[in-house]
Amino acid sequence: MDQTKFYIDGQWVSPEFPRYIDILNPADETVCGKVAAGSAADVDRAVDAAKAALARPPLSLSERIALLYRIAEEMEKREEDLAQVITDEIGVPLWYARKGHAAAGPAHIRILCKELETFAFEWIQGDTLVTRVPIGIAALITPWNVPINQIIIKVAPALAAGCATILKPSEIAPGNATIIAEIMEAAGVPAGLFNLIHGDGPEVGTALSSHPEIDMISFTGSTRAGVAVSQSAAPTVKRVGLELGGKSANILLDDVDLEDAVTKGVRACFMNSGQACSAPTRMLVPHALMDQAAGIAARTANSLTVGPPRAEGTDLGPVASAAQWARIQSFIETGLSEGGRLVAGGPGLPEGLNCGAYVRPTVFSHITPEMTLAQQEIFGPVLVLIGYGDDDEAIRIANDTAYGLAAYVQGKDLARVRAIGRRLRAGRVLLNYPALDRTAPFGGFKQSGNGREQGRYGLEEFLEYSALIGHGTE
Ligand SMILES: NC(=O)c1ccc[n+]([C@@H]2O[C@H](COP(=O)([O-])OP(=O)(O)OC[C@H]3O[C@@H](n4cnc5c(N)ncnc54)[C@H](O)[C@@H]3O)[C@@H](O)[C@H]2O)c1
Repeated sequence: MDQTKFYIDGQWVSPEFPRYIDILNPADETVCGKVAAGSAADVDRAVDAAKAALARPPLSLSERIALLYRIAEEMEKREEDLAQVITDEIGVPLWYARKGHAAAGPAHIRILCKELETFAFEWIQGDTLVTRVPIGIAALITPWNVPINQIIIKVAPALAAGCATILKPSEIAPGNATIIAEIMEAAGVPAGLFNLIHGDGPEVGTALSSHPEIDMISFTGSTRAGVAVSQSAAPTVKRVGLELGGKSANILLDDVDLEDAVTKGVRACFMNSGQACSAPTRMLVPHALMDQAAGIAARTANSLTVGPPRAEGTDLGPVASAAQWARIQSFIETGLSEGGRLVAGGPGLPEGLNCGAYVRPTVFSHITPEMTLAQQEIFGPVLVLIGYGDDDEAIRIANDTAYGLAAYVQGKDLARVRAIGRRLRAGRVLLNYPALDRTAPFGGFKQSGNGREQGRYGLEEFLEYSALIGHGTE
């Protein structure tokens, strides 16, 4: 795959100033490719292409729906390529790269197409016509952890709204974005409506967020970078949609089937090697059940196989980079120094592995709410167990971090589970490990962000209201 070019105005073009970033395979620390790093000059080119595209007659709604279906079909044809590159670049086990990563894109697009069939883009209100029009040029900045999912839940609704897009994917996992650009080309996206520029945050990201002719930034990534994006976007008063970090609580009530709830909670926390923004990383258990829950959690963690992502039976591959590995190790050391009780895993490489960014599935019990491990996003396979007294205290602890992305409640008494769920300050509250719902809004409270993605909620992000007052009812 040639990643030395960008896709701008329907053409594969070289960067204005050649500069390249090595792509590292976290499983064996080898260089598995190189990607061009863009600059403000490339952003200007993409903005010009986007402006020209928006100046042409827009696609009708039915043309946009047909285009999205073609994109979904082209994505399905490239699913295996997408899965392979995800495994190389971020170390996700191949089975999960196929099922959890590559298959997500077409699924989101098909849901969006269904929503579009009934979505109201305009209506009469008294003497006024209220319309919902595309916001204009949308820059999309995405992370490496679930990269295909994050790209598609931005690109698809932006195109559905009628926007022109400029995508800057993560420089750590650029390959899937290059394939997605090939998919857009194969699906016949009109020139300039989808543009791809690779590069890093400080250079390309800042050029996008500060650009006066870009109308919106849709950003997914760390809270640190989300704040930087907001600051550099402020002088141009563009809309900024933020999907940021999380530290989601999983409340286990005292009537729960403990074996089942703890096992599922551990597995959910360690999915994608713990690199999921909405992972249930804080397990809240009644004090009286702490020792028992810790035993089950330790047993579950120890039963998981950490190994090469293409090996048969691997549950957890490496984390995405050496930097991420070092960060996680330092959190594990902090947990030990602050007095957390280590019941599984711990520092260093797992037994039998002597290179690669592999982390031992780690569980701390008897963590208290003010400890670092109870407050900060670790973004690796590290679960903490926190004890609580009654339901009110569980809710207080669950709500007591800077984040508010997701929360989970497990219990037999559905009325109690629901009542607790309503009191949790999180954008997604999952009751009794429900099935995946891609039509539900996805986004956070507090420092987890301010946007909503998926289905009709994602589409609304890319629309502006325009009121034609005095329009009349005809
Ligand atoms: N809420 C969500 O929907 C969601 C989903 C996935 C990941 N995340 C979060 O993403 C983070 C992990 O991803 P990451 O390590 O790639 O995050 P990151 O913030 O380091 O990078 C994300 C993207 O932002 C770019 N970037 C970095 N600094 C920038 C700047 N100053 N200006 C503009 N762009 C900049 C990067 O190049 C990358 O494309 C975690 O915190 C995770 O919780 C959130």
